[in-house]
Amino acid sequence: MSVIYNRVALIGLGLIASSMFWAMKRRGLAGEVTGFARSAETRETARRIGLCDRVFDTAREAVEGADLVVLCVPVGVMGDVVAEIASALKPGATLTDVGSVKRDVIENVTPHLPENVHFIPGHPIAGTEHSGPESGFAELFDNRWLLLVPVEGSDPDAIARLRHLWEEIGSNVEEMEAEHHDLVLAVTSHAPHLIAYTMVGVADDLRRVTDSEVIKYSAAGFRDFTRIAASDPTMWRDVFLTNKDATLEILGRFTEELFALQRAIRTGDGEHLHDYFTRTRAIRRSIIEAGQDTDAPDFGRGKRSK
Ligand SMILES: NC(=O)C1=CN([C@@H]2O[C@H](COP(=O)(O)OP(=O)(O)OC[C@H]3O[C@@H](n4cnc5c(N)ncnc54)[C@H](O)[C@@H]3O)[C@@H](O)[C@H]2O)C=CC1
Ligand SMILES: O=C(O)C(=O)Cc1ccc(O)cc1
Repeated sequence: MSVIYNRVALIGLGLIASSMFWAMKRRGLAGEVTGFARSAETRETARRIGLCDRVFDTAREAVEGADLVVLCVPVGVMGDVVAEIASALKPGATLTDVGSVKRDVIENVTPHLPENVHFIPGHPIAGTEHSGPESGFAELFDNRWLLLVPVEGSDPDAIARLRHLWEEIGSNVEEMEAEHHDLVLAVTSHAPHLIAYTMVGVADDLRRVTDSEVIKYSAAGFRDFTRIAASDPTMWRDVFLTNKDATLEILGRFTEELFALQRAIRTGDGEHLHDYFTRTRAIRRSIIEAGQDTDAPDFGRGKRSK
């Protein structure tokens, strides 16, 4: 138990804020945690379940005197929230965020920043399809990546302290440049979410034709898509609108490959299909063999043919 920040303020009390709260409480990492949520209903729920030591009705009150302020709202409103709280921030405080997109957040937050506040953007690569104040749990960030995206001139001591907090929360921390972050996440998270949304939409259209068979006989692959496609609509709308360039770049490449596979199916080019699937299978295996997939079930490891 060691306090890293005397007072932490969480703005936006959903999945990520509530998980951070329970993770910090678990190890006594914050002296006091204050919170603000936009809707009265969320504030009421937070008070009822003991989420935050004190919940305020305005964001400005919540951040007053805070050594660390964490923005846990959808990426599209980060700039507006900072405009509102900027003059209430404590001199020398650290301001961070947990948004899934970094370049747009930096562009929208920076113009409102007071001189004496350290802004250090962040992104936990951990989440679920659930949202809201009751969806969080202390273990969410255990052994997950936390990417810090320091802006030019960030104070090294402030970065080290925030890194220490996330490590004590349970994450593995790495630093990354904003542009690179947005491209990597477009490949690993944003485009896959859009594909899942699309696939479930297609199946839903089909369901009207086949009278619920799609859902009734859905195999594991499709069930995984439905889990991802149940993610929060506001959050994901904002992700796509703010990481537009990188997402469109990846979707362009995806479409090209999809057309090539479509053509191979139409022309009966089994060699193309077999070569493609052999390549993708090797990627999955190399990830597991490098020990990088902590979620992977042990699919007969050791029994696998070479
Ligand atoms: N859900 C996930 O799996 C992950 C989400 N993130 C990022 O974390 C951030 C928060 O996401 P979640 O906690 O999942 O969302 P959530 O939907 O569970 O919570 C967001 C909260 O922000 C509030 N909010 C919305 N607009 C607001 C405004 N203008 N002012 C004040 N509060 C406002 C909402 O009412 C809600 O309480 C997002 O930026 C998201 O991109 C990052 C990693 C994973
Ligand atoms: O639930 C899932 O499959 C996720 O992909 C979670 C997630 C969602 C958004 C992020 O920015 C980071 C992680």
